[in-house]
Amino acid sequence: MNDTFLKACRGEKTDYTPIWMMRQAGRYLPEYQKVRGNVTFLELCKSPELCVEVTLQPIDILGMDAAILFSDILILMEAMGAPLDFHEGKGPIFATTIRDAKALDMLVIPDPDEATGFVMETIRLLRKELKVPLIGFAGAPFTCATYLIEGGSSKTFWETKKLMYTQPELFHALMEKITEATILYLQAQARAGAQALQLFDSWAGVLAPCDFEEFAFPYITRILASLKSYDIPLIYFANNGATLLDYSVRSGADVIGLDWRINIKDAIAKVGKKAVQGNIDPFALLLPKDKLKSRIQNLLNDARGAHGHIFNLGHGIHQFTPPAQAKLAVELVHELSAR
Ligand SMILES: Cc1c2[nH]c(c1CCC(=O)O)Cc1[nH]c(c(CCC(=O)O)c1C)Cc1[nH]c(c(CCC(=O)O)c1C)Cc1[nH]c(c(C)c1CCC(=O)O)C2
Repeated sequence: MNDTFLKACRGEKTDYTPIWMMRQAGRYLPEYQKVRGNVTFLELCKSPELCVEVTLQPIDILGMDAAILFSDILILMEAMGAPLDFHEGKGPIFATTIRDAKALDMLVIPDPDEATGFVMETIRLLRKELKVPLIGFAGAPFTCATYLIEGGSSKTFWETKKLMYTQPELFHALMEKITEATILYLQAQARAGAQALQLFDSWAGVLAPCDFEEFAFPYITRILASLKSYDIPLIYFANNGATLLDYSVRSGADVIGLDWRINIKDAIAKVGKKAVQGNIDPFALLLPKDKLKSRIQNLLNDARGAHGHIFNLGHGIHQFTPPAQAKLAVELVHELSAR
């Protein structure tokens, strides 16, 4: 059992710096494409055997030190009653949007073992196979809310901010509901065997700090507090979150995920006795070998003072990344950080 990742999360000494990559199971791998060629994305998410297969791919092929459950943050939104579809090239689409009290009333707080039993089954199956720790996850409430309110991805978040500013009670009521569902969902993942849990807040960075504090932060702290008793590392990743770092530190997370826009040394100076995860620009995987090597070396040097460092990208791996480059990065991190 390779528990380097868990040790780093706890700030313990490790033989080398562990690495995994956000969105490490996915379209950049031909092996994933092959599985995905026979099923839709949602069918894949709901088939535990196939989820196990694609979760294992980046471990077996690239040598990652942690596995992340193959699923999607929007699976829980669908289980709450929001009809979800994924369109090729367009990303997620919700047929109905949540912008008024009537739509909000239609959302339910599902029993995670019933409504998302396939996720829990995937976790149980993976734990029998894996020789590295398994990370479970959910979307942070604000990020999930943007998809429900906009009906999909957005560039401006016009509808989200309109609801937030003009109907704050309704916005908070939606956040409450997502938060309750997320707590039950992540607790079920921990019971099923997840050995760490990550909250993905992909869109936190579009909020002013004062709005983040009022509309997003209280829900994150509530979720993380509800998971403390499971005694597994909790990771909070706010994408584009350099301006929100103080909140991440106070969120209750054990590990602070960092995107690439902040120098990891500056972040470490602020997080105190917490581990950090990150934070190379995902596109830096395109660098030629010598440049990638010095880039990784510099990051490892900058992270030397960390109370635990898990090497990762600053956001998800891009779908056109050559797998050989991802593999090279894994090898370089292992080689250059060996103690
Ligand atoms: C915002 C968000 C989503 N999903 C997720 C986030 C947060 C992380 C981030 O910011 O990237 C999280 C996610 N999505 C997926 C995982 C699997 C585990 C992993 O390997 O990290 C995880 C952890 C699989 C996926 N989720 C999706 C795919 C591609 C689907 C396909 O095979 O066609 C995968 C492998 C689809 C997805 N899912 C989502 C979008 C916007 C899209 C379309 C854009 C895209 O395709 O990248 C919502």
